[in-house]
Amino acid sequence: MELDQINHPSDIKNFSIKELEELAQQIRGFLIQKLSVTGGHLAPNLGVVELTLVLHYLFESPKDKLIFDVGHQSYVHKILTGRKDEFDTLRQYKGLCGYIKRSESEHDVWEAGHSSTSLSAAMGMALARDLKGENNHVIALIGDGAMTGGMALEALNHIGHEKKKMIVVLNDNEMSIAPNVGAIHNYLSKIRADKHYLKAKEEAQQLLKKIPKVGGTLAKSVERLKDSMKYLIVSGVLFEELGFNYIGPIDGHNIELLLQAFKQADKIDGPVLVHVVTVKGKGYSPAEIDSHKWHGVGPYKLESDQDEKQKKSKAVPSYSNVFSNSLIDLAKEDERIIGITAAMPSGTALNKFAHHFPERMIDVGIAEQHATTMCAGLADLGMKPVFAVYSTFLQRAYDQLVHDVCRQNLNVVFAIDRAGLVGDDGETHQGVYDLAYLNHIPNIVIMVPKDENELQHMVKTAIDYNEGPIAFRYPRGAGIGVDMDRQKKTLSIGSWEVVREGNQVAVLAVGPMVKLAQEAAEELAKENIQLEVINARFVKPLDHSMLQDLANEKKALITLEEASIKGGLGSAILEFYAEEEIYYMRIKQMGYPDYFVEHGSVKYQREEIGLTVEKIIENVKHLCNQKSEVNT
Ligand SMILES: Cc1ncc(C[n+]2csc(CCOP(=O)(O)OP(=O)(O)O)c2C)c(N)n1
Ligand SMILES: CC(=O)[C@@H](O)[C@H](O)COP(=O)(O)O
Ligand SMILES: [Mg+2]
Repeated sequence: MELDQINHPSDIKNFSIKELEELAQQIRGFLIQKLSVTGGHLAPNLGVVELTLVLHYLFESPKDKLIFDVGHQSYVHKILTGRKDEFDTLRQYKGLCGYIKRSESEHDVWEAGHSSTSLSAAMGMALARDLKGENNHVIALIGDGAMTGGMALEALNHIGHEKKKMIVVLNDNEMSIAPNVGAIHNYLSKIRADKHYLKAKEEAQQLLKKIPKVGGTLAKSVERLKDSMKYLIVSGVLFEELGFNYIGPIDGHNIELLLQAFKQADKIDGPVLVHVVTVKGKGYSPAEIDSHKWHGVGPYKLESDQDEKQKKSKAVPSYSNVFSNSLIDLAKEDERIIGITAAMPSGTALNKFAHHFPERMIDVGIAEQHATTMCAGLADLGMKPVFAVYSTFLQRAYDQLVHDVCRQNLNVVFAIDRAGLVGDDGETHQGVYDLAYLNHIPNIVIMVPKDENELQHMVKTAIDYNEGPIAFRYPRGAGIGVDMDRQKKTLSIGSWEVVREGNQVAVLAVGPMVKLAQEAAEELAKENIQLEVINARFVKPLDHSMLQDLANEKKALITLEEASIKGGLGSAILEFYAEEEIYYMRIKQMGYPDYFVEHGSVKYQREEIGLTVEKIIENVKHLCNQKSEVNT
């Protein structure tokens, strides 16, 4: 049967192993071709083709709950559950989501995007099943990278305690986005290195046969046997000790072995961990060779027609690269500086820092909570830890921010990347809550650069600041193309910048919104409306004197931020005037709304929520007209 005849998992239930293998190849070709146009998480999905096929072949989704950790590797699942014809819209506005999405299918039973939640969800579903007296399977598919996340370890601990029937599929491809790190990774490597495993097994069997009845060699033999037995049971002993039945390691591309393993797992009444070894990017050699680069990609030329060298355009540097290059410059003069990442070395560009200072860059795995408190420890003893982390992933470390860093007022620097709308990754990755979740915590300074040049000054400002925690947030992707000052400078904490003088109405903007406000001001000037534009580059502390001046001038204000309206810059300004008992100020807030904005281009997302030049102009005119009404 051809792929285009597959529209539901039931369509493959009577397949032979050979037919499943053929279908796997068709799915691989489909993914490679489709994603060459749309982009997406190619390598992760090529690695789980056979695994996903077998899970849908053996189990009855959606009655049996198939839970994908992160969900970036759920494209095969989507192909098998009736959505293959939507792949031309993958990760596009109003198109197919790149992660599990309940609204798309009854087979999508658990949404994610953030790592390491699958085991906790599985525990909940298994408990609910048993309490309701139902008998469905609960199967969680978690990668070796996601297994380094604290939540996963908390769940393992509890699952082993409850001993409810469930299957944890550990998809071990030795990769997080970058090569995986950590003691569990090292442990898995030992198991994966099957040469030891098989050799030890054979050795133990030989020894058992040859144990001499008496004599001196007995002690030696027993000694060697003990060592071998250690190897023999090394596979899975960690999980066995935690209360799981361990099956593996299984070749994750061998359908026959996978079927055997899961049939065996199905018979066990309790938690089972099936350790599956896969190749990230399997079946597409560029992705197999460099699965780090091919973890998440934009559109690409297929291998067959990649004859001409990809021309490197002289692009505007990304904010991430400006951050990392600035940190490298400063670290040359300041040995206190340590770069920390939670499994995102390339996304944050700290891999460049690591190239210069290999011993001063620490990748903790997918462990943002641990990273934050580890930074507190580093700062406590006089180091200058710089935690580069996506806004959305720093949400994981809220208590550590409050309890360990800010309350103790420790000199930790937070380089908050992907702040604002992120585009194709959608609502689970929008970096829009950092201003809100930081603003109310005492002791922290929050900065937002208007462009890549001001970012380099904020990196220096943060390193030079030793009064406690300090954060700066910057967007995904390229800067706006301004010239870079040759010298980095230290900004005065709490100082805003008037970018354009005006009257009647002032817009207080942060980050890339400053440029948007300037564009609106230029349009309004054509109608002789002079919009004042202020770069409110410190969200905490606010520039109180400038806010007082604006009140004295009785200007109407617009606050403009690519961050949640609730709790962001605008909220802080409203609170300021309330605290000062200045009640007459007219303030219009513009920002991210009180709902989740789904995947699509940043352009479409900004249009959806009204972060546009047109909307700014509309609001300015409204305030001008309103003002004239108020004065009459
Ligand atoms: C809390 C959190 N931190 C970081 C990420 C970014 N991230 C997405 S996928 C991934 C690696 C996952 O590795 P693994 O679970 O092994 O899956 P694979 O891609 O190897 O299939 C990371 C770090 C995330 N999604 N969530
Ligand atoms: C699945 C996941 O969370 C990451 O792969 C994320 O998509 C990376 O985002 P960037 O592409 O912005 O680095
Ligand atoms: Mg992995």
